Amino acid sequence: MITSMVEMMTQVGSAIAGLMVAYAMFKNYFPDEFGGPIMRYAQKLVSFLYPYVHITFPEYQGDHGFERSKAFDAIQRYLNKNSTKQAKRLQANVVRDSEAIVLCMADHEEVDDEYQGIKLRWSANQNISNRQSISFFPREDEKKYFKLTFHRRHRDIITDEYLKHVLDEGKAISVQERQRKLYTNNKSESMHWYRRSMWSHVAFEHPATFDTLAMDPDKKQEIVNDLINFSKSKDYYAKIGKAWKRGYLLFGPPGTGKSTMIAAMANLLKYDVYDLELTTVKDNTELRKLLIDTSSKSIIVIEDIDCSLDLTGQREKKKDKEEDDDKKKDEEKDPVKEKMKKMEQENKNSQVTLSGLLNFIDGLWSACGGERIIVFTTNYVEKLDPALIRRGRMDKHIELSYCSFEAFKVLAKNYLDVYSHDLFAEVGRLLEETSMTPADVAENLMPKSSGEDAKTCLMRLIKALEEAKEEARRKAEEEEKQKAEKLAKEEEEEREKLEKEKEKENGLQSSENGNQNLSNGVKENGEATNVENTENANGAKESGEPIKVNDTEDANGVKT
Ligand SMILES: Nc1ncnc2c1ncn2[C@@H]1O[C@H](COP(=O)(O)OP(=O)(O)OP(=O)(O)O)[C@@H](O)[C@H]1O
Ligand SMILES: [Mg+2]
Repeated sequence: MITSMVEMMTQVGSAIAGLMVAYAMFKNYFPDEFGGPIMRYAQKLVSFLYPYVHITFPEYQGDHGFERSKAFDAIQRYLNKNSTKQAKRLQANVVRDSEAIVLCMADHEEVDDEYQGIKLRWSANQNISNRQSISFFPREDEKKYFKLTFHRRHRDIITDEYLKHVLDEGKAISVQERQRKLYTNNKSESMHWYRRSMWSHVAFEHPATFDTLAMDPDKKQEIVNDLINFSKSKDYYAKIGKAWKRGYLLFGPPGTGKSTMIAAMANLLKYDVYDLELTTVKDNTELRKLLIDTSSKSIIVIEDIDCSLDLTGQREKKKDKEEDDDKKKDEEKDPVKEKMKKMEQENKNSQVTLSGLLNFIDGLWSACGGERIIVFTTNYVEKLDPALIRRGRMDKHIELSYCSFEAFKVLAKNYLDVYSHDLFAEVGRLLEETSMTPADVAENLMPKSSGEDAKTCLMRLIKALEEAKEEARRKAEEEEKQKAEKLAKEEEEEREKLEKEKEKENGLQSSENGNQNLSNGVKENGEATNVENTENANGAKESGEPIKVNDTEDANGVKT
């Protein structure tokens, strides 16, 4: 049916060409007054005989034809996916930003498409100019374009709906196939006027996926569902009046898979990753600029948020030396402060504040259209400012913890291709008794030479787990001992203190007695003295004779 249609169209086409020649001759011989009405009738005749509409989509557009048309790209992807199976002659193209070779129909090839029962035809064409010119731009002479042909009665539905459908699908395919990028922010000093972007990028090729991520399967599924739901919720976010963004906080000890999960997220959603190093950002203004410079469909990552920023929002570092010394002792014990201090020393001129970061997350951030995910990671969630991680900023908090038995099974599958083994039970028991990060489990499971089989690797893991358990026991014992020693020391100190206090009290009492004796004016030789003479303070009477006191405080008269 389509073939006969095409034949008919070809015939009609040549008839029209004949008509045009006739019209050109006619124009030469007849005055212009006759030309207008005759032309109108001729057009009516043409449209009566030839009811098809053409739309062309040139590869280059713009005033000078230098700008590559996005529509052309999208149509190319769309046709590649939907219609190239019909084409017999194909052309392999490496399209910019694509991970794979894209097959397109060759020039002058035609393919059919169908939309809501309407038949359409696409053809790839090329205009080759006859001009003998040398051009720097090859496209000046070769003008490629796609041509869409359809019946004029479908005009509305094609122009209103079908074209949008093609462009949307084409764009979605190019997002799926594009080469994704990992961006890192440039140090502000190394930025130059000629380098417009604040980010440098490399191809993002991290192999992690949620399949290879070792964690509790239910929790994993929940995260995957959450991400997919987010990526499909454009209309929903618009409806509820919320910016299309979502924040994730990943926390847990080192080596539990936080960075791996970010890579898995990017691979799942086919997003770019922007790895934001806060400590190289000069100030809040620069932070905002960096954000504006990110593209849609991206994950913005700030790793180790607790170390990147003074979370109290005060970055004043001119503290008293004494105060510093006082704190030193505490900081040595506190790994966050220790790490933060190191970072601060390295980046003395970073002025990003907590409020700057909060604005980054919800202020301007909301104004940027397009889907974006922001991920913070930290080893110490409890140290973070609650304002930073409240829902709405960090919508989902995900804890990555020590390796569970379920997580171990994923690692065994990844590293050894083993789904079950006699030694699994032993590993499961040991994992319950001791804490080991997935990174350590993975390291033990990885065959160290080509000859190592699953059993050897599992045995190595069991040995490592037993050692870890023993180490933990020793450590606990040591801690217990230290605690007991500390307690004993404290008790001893307390006792000594009490004793000292007692002694002091006694001493005080005896000196008080001395004073009283003195004030009672007792002489060793037993003679009563006149207390007015205080210099005879040591005078104490042993004879037991009553003493004569002039003073009114004689009530305490003590005999020794
Ligand atoms: N849950 C996991 N699943 C699979 N592999 C893991 C997992 N956790 C850790 N690994 C392995 O351990 C290595 C280190 O993990 P990763 O870098 O993701 O840890 P992290 O939590 O980001 O640590 P840090 O807090 O130090 O940044 C990874 O290369 C990965 O191979
Ligand atoms: Mg990490």
